[in-house]
Amino acid sequence: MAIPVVVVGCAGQMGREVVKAVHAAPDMAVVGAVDRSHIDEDAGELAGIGPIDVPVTDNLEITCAMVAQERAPGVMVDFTHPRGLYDRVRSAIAYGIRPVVGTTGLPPEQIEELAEFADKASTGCIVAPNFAIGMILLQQACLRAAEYFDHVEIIELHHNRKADAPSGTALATAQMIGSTGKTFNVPEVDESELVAGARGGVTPGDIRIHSLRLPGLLAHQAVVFGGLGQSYTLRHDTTDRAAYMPGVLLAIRKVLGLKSLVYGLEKIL
Ligand SMILES: NC(=O)C1=CN([C@@H]2O[C@H](COP(=O)(O)OP(=O)(O)OC[C@H]3O[C@@H](n4cnc5c(N)ncnc54)[C@H](OP(=O)(O)O)[C@@H]3O)[C@@H](O)[C@H]2O)C=CC1
Ligand SMILES: O=C(O)C1=N[C@H](C(=O)O)C[C@H](O)C1
Repeated sequence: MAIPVVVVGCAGQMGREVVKAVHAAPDMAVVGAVDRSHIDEDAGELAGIGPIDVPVTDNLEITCAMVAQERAPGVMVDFTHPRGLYDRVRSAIAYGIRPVVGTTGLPPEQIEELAEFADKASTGCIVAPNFAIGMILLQQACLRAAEYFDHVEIIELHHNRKADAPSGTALATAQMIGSTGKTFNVPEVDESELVAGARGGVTPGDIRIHSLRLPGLLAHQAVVFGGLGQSYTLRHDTTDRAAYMPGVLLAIRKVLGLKSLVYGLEKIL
C-alpha cells in the first residue's frame, strides 16, 4: 500500500520538488497539497509533471482529517516558513500523521517541546535542517578536523529569497562542532568592528557564521578551519534542489518506523 503523503508548501521551490519526487516514488502517493496561494490548482501541474488530481488547499486541518481516514499511516512533509510550523507539526501528530520537517528557523526550545509531544504520542517525527547527503558528509568531516584545529568559522551562501539567517544548516554545523566540548576561536587581539556585523554572528559555542544572500546562488556552505601555517576548507554546493530528494524520500520511509522525534538526517542514514 502506498504511503499517503501531504506536502505543505507545495507551491514553493522545495514543495514542488517534493511533489515531483513523491509522485515518482513507487511506494508513495501525494494525497494532499497545502499552501497559502494557488488554491484549487492541481499540485502536479504546479510541479510541472502534469495533473495528479490533487488540488491545492489552504486547510491543513481538513487535509489531516482526510488523511487520517486512509488505511495506511500518513506523512506530512513541510517546507514552508517557521511561522506557524510548531502548530502544524502538533496538529499532524494529533491526527496520527508523521511529520517530516525541512523548514528551518524553528527555535530549539520549540523543537524540544515538539519532541516531548511526539514522545507522548509515540509518533515518529523527523526534523532535518539539510537533506543533502553531501552536507552530512561535510559535517562529519568537520568533527574530524575539529580534533586538530582550534579555530573555525562558517560561511553560508544562499539565494536572496531565503527568509532566515543564518541557515539552519550553518547553525547545526556550529552546534555539532561545539558539541565536541573544545573551546574554539580564543581571540589573540582586541578586535573592533568598524562596520557592525563585519565579523559575522557568534553562536553559543563562539563559532562565527557569515551569511551571504545573492541572486544566482542556491545553497552553499564553507567551513574554514585555521591553524599554524595552514587553513583547511570544507565546502558543499547545492546546484539543484533535486539534491535533497533522496534524503526526503528516505525520511518519509523511516519516519513510519519511529516513535519519537529525530533531529538530523545523519540519525537515519
Ligand atoms: N532541510 C532542507 O534540506 C532544506 C530546507 N529548506 C527550507 O525549506 C523552507 C522552504 O524553502 P523554499 O521552498 O525555498 O521556500 P519558498 O518560499 O519557495 O516556499 C515556501 C512555500 O510555503 C508557503 N507557506 C508559507 N507559510 C505557509 C503556511 N503557513 N502554510 C502553508 N504554506 C505556507 C509559501 O507561501 P508564500 O509564498 O505565500 O509565503 C511558499 O509557497 C525554508 O525554511 C528553507 O530554509 C530549503 C531547502 C532544503
Ligand atoms: O533556504 C534554503 O534554500 C535552504 N535552507 C536550509 C537551511 O537553512 O539550512 C537548507 C539548505 O541550506 C537550503
